Amino acid sequence: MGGAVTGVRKSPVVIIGAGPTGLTAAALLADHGVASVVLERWNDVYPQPRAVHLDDEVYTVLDRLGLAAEFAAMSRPARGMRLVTDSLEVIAELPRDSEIGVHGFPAASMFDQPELERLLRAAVARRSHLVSLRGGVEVESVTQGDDSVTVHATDRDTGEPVVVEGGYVLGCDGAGSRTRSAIGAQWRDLGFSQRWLVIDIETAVELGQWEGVQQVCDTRRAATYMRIGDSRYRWEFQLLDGESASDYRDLAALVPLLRPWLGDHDDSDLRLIRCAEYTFNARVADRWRERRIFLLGDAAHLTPPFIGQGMGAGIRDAANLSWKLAAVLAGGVPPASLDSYESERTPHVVGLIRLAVMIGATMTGGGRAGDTLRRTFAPLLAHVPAFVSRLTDSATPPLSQSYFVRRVGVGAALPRPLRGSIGADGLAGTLVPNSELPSAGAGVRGEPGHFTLISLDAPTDEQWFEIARRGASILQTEESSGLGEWLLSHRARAAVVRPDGVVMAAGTGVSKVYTQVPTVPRDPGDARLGAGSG
Ligand SMILES: O=C(O)CCc1cccc(O)c1
Repeated sequence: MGGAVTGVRKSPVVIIGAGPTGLTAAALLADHGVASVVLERWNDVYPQPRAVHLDDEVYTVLDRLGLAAEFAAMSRPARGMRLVTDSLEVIAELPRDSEIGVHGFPAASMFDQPELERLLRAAVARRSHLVSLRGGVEVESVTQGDDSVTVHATDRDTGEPVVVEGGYVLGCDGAGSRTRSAIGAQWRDLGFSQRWLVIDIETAVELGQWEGVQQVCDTRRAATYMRIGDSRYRWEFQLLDGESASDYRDLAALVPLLRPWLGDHDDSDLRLIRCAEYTFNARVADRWRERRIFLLGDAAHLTPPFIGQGMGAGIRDAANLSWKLAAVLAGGVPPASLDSYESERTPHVVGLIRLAVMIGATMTGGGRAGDTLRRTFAPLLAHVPAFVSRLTDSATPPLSQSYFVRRVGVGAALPRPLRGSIGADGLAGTLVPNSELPSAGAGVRGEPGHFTLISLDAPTDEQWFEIARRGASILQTEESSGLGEWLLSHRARAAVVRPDGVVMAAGTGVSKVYTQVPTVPRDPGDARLGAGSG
């Protein structure tokens, strides 16, 4: 550690980690008028590719940040997932129905993580009046007082101490999170740990493979193949006992593994971008919050990558928490409402991790007998609707009753409804489709970014005044619009939609739901350090 502390910087929110989760949180908070300081170990975007996939729900978050067009230009829609044999014969196919889903974007998109991070950094830079990104600092400790949290860090070049005091701290600092240690959270193991080799390759060669993810089910060595971009490919191979990445230092050593996809091409057509060993784990932190400190992304959960939902989970965390934090800082809702972050996000994250573990077990489990069983039973999986919809529709499941999900007209203890079931009330906790709004102009979509009352009927003057007083918008739409049809198909005529697109309450008319809109000033303006009590 270097010299004396020269000054303590203060900020309503301190974000530790400038990966996709931390950058998204910073940009979304800024859009709610909340300033943050982001502390990051590296000066620039971490150059190695890691995540490669996101779904249409996560895409809508990028859209809300104004990044949809740029992301479209750097990504590649994928056609779904196939379970295949070691000779790439198809055992089962889980297709993506069409390129464009209910949220207006491809249901599965492949991309290069450093490119996405550059996009997010640019989005943060456009919000530099509210976000200060400080790279090249190593966080040493995170300590919580009554009204604030102090983060002690060190400048990695000069050794100088860097101290930032925040009203809240978001630990987006990855699997080895110091923030997680600081709040004493422990991992809960969800029963999966395997060593894999992850290989990224650039080549102009057209491999002529199906444009989706291939999961090679082979108990001798399971593998994954996917195309990431025009000239970019990712392979993953299970490592055998006694093997490590050092056995696969160069293309010559890798080509025998890649051979089933390469046909006659040799390694002179390929450029190895990286080859690294990863241990794929399935874990969730036993708590995600300690008063003013929150865990997001890999700091809170780890998944094997077999359904491509790791990075998206962190972006979903940021989307869930950022507007709630802004609302608390603005004094609109009590700090206790922030408990809904963990209670809403945990079931979704755990559900997706379990699904990834199941795919991993399908690829690797059962020994040689497993290979035979798989050939027999895996094709049937593609005909089990619950399995297919769970996998091809990694959608946020209906969130159960919480501070920000209210089932009106029924008792508070309603059991979790089946998706899309039982009329208006079944909408609460689901995501609003990100439909185009013809009346608002081409390309304008329903995802609001702030509380919105969507209605088929005009509110009365009194209702209109009250909704506006509470800081929400009103969106009146026609029965024939996408949103109109969505409401009517659930026997609803009005819904209160949260800033993250989740339906807070729905009912047969404005009068049934408008009082559920919380009072959240649109622009917290002077959201002060430590507003609200922990
Ligand atoms: O959901 C899809 O269609 C793709 C799933 C996927 C994405 C990335 C890696 C992976 O192993 C599966």
